[in-house]
Amino acid sequence: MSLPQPPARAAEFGRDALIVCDNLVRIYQTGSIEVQALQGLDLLVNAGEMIAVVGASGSGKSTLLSILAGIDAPTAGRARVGDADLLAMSRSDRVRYRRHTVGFVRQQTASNLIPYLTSREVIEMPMVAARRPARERRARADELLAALDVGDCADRRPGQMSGGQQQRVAIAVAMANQPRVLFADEPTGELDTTTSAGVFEALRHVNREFGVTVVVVTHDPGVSGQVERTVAIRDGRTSSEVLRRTETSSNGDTHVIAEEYAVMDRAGRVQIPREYREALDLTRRVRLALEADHVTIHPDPS
Ligand SMILES: Nc1ncnc2c1ncn2[C@@H]1O[C@H](COP(=O)(O)OP(=O)(O)OP(=O)(O)O)[C@@H](O)[C@H]1O
Repeated sequence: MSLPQPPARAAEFGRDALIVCDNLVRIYQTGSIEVQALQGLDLLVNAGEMIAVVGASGSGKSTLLSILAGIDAPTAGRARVGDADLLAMSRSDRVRYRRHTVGFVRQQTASNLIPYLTSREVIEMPMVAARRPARERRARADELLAALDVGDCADRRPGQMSGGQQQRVAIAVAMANQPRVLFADEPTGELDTTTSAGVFEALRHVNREFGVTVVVVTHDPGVSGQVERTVAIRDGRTSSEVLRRTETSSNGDTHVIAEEYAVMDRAGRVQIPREYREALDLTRRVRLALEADHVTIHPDPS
């Protein structure tokens, strides 16, 4: 059998992606204890995508988001968002990046807003920092309040709004300076199911309406099940991805098809799920065979 020929020179990893994490490492040092929160994580996100990031507690989700949002700095590897190289940014580049390129929504509704400012005032704040003229600030705040369905909250302070309304205003604040990417870390974590669905719909709306790329960390399977791509992180690495697409059958019914993929790192390593390993008693040594369009893995007969 003749094998397909590899391309003459491999293109740069993620050349066309908006977000690129290549072998990303983040080590926290507390006294003599070292924690490897990210252990060589690879991730690509295209412009305009909306993805969910899931994983057990401590798997590295918040660390990843903090790095991509320019809040934390990686220890090694490569992280790029648009033209911004997150390992090589100066302090002033970082301020500009956080002000213009990305927006961030946190889990705690209270920490996204300021108790003594009205929604309109807090949405205008990032635009004041970016020195936008008053008329433009007002028009953008009105546009966002309407798009997020909180027009009636323009003159209210956080204490006068529900949790769901506060998170919608928080999304408006994050969108104020027209960022390319919106990061949300468990944005529905403090909300009940119905309110969560509304906030998640608001994220989908800004993704569609304003074309902003959205990366949302969530524990909620109801939330992760509604995006086209869910990336799972395990032990500081991307372990699997679920891709979803909608198909219409001949009688006009639509249904969502979800397919799970294992993620292969750049050295070619793939993690085989435990249930597969146990089902076929795959242990230390397996036999690989290259077929015309796939690879098979067999248990070691000996
Ligand atoms: N500032 C820090 N100093 C020391 N260790 C940290 C720090 N931040 C995170 N860690 C550790 O890094 C690992 C990854 O943490 P991270 O918060 O990214 O996980 P997570 O997946 O977001 O968890 P959760 O779902 O519980 O929020 C954990 O072992 C955590 O204890």
